[in-house]
Amino acid sequence: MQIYCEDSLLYAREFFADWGQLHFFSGRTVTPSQLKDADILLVRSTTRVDAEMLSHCPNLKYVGTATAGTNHLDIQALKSRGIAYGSAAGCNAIAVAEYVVSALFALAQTQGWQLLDKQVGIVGAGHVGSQLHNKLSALGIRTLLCDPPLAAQGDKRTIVDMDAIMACDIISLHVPLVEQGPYSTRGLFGPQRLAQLSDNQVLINACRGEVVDNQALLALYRQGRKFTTVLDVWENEPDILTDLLPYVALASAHIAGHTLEGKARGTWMLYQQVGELLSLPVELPLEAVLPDPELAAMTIDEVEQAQLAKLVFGVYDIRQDDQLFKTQVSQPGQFEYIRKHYAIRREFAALQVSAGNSVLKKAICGLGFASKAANS
Ligand SMILES: NC(=O)C1=CN([C@@H]2O[C@H](COP(=O)(O)OP(=O)(O)OC[C@H]3O[C@@H](n4cnc5c(N)ncnc54)[C@H](O)[C@@H]3O)[C@@H](O)[C@H]2O)C=CC1
Ligand SMILES: O=C(O)C(=O)[C@H](O)COP(=O)(O)O
Repeated sequence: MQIYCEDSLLYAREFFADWGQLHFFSGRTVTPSQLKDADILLVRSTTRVDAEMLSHCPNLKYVGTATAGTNHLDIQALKSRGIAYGSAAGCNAIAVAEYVVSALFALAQTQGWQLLDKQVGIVGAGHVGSQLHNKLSALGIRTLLCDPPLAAQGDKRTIVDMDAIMACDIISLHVPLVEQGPYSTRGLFGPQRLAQLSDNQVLINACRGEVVDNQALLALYRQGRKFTTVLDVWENEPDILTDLLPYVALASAHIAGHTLEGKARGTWMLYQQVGELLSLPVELPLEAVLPDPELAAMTIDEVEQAQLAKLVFGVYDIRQDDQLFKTQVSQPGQFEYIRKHYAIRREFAALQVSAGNSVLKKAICGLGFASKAANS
């Protein structure tokens, strides 16, 4: 079996090498003719799988993306060719939620906030939005969820509309890129909605760049608007609007989902899918490939913002990503380079925390850290 795999799939060899001959390619530069022998095609978000590409691959039985987003796959074309396909829904939801948590603690320090005074509006209450809601709720931070498609499907949670979201102190976007239809998200934050943001509001985009109109954002900043933005994703990646950089409080190279666990889980989910499709033995558990974390255990004795910030930054400090991005990304090729050479980042669960009492323990575990037994 010929398995063609984008070179950014973490642990592809460990999961797939026993099942066939593995061939690696580079996502942005791959040409359809390179994939002509593929039985199985495994990608991440940087490989576009469209009708033209599929027309060169007569043997294809399965296309899988080890990512949550699927907007780089032409689902119609896959269906009409009768090719099975799959994604890794939820694989990196913890990673993105922790990216946002780190952003909030970083902004709280620079802007002198108490996070408990803030209300966070979460747009998109799927895997990422729900993780974020759970983590913030564990700390007592108020959140609102907006997800009209889920509301229409009868989701039992309280779902608000965009007007309520626009009144929140912090707005965090976690929707897929949807091009058309009643729930289209392209330009969800276009010139009008962006202009409604007041100078003390925060907009976070860690979903897809095209959900926020970057030119409109730049125009508002150039007019002197002072609202805060955190951008992990950009329109037209990798050729992004670098003029925006000086105005963005925290900026990064589409790495919100790039924890070791998130990437490994994505590949492992495709391993499960291919195994099931082709009745192959699925024997390797995810834990078998993950290295032990090198993080020391930490202790906390109070639910106090500065102590919590130390824990969060001990695992992931978004300010380091921001600094690297802003100093390097304007040079040619650096957006992709930063992504490809991203440092190893673990999830909060990799850090064992000793908490002073049961209330604290609940908050810490709710945020995602592992709890260290008092006598160990
Ligand atoms: N920056 C990064 O590294 C990452 C980005 N992403 C992006 O984040 C998106 C969300 O990820 P998940 O939560 O895992 O996906 P998901 O599919 O579990 O959740 C998305 C939610 O958005 C809702 N939604 C769709 N249209 C909406 C609209 N117009 N208004 C409000 N809600 C709407 C859906 O009903 C769904 O509940 C992905 O599609 C992907 O594009 C995901 C992971 C990593
Ligand atoms: O899962 C998604 O959707 C993402 O955006 C990924 O975290 C980023 O995927 P790659 O660009 O690294 O394939």
